[in-house]
Amino acid sequence: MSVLSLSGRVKSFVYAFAGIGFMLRTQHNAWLHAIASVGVVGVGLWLKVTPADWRWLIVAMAMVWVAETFNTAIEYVCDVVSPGYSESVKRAKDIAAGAVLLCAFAAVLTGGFTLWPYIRSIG
Ligand SMILES: Nc1ncnc2c1ncn2[C@@H]1O[C@H](COP(=O)(O)OP(=O)(O)OP(=O)(O)O)[C@@H](O)[C@H]1O
Repeated sequence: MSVLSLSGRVKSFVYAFAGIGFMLRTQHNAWLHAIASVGVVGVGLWLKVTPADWRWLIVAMAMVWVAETFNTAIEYVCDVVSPGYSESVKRAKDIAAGAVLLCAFAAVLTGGFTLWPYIRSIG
């Protein structure tokens, strides 16, 4: 039976941050998400978005990041399972990429509906 240890938990965080760091360094889509996230945070600060509306923006950004993280993990597992061409790997990778796309569409809509009242009040 494993014992809950502080050093074990710290290691888990270190590995998790290493995974995020690796994704940020290697995945071009993650760079796009980073640019979009910085843009949303900048616009949110500029428009003085309320804490209640920040919740929507944070959820919208987080779901894209989470989808991209799982997509990257699935790609790596697929490449080990089947380094050569495989119809199932193609399906798995395409579907995982589709999940990122769905989240990105939903995030654009969520962000748009959240920020639109602020943008309208300027004009
Ligand atoms: N082993 C394979 N067998 C069949 N098709 C594959 C295989 N590897 C990749 N593909 C096809 O190529 C596409 C791109 O796969 P790749 O692993 O290069 O991901 P990527 O370009 O990094 O994707 P993403 O844009 O999601 O980051 C997949 O969506 C799939 O259609």
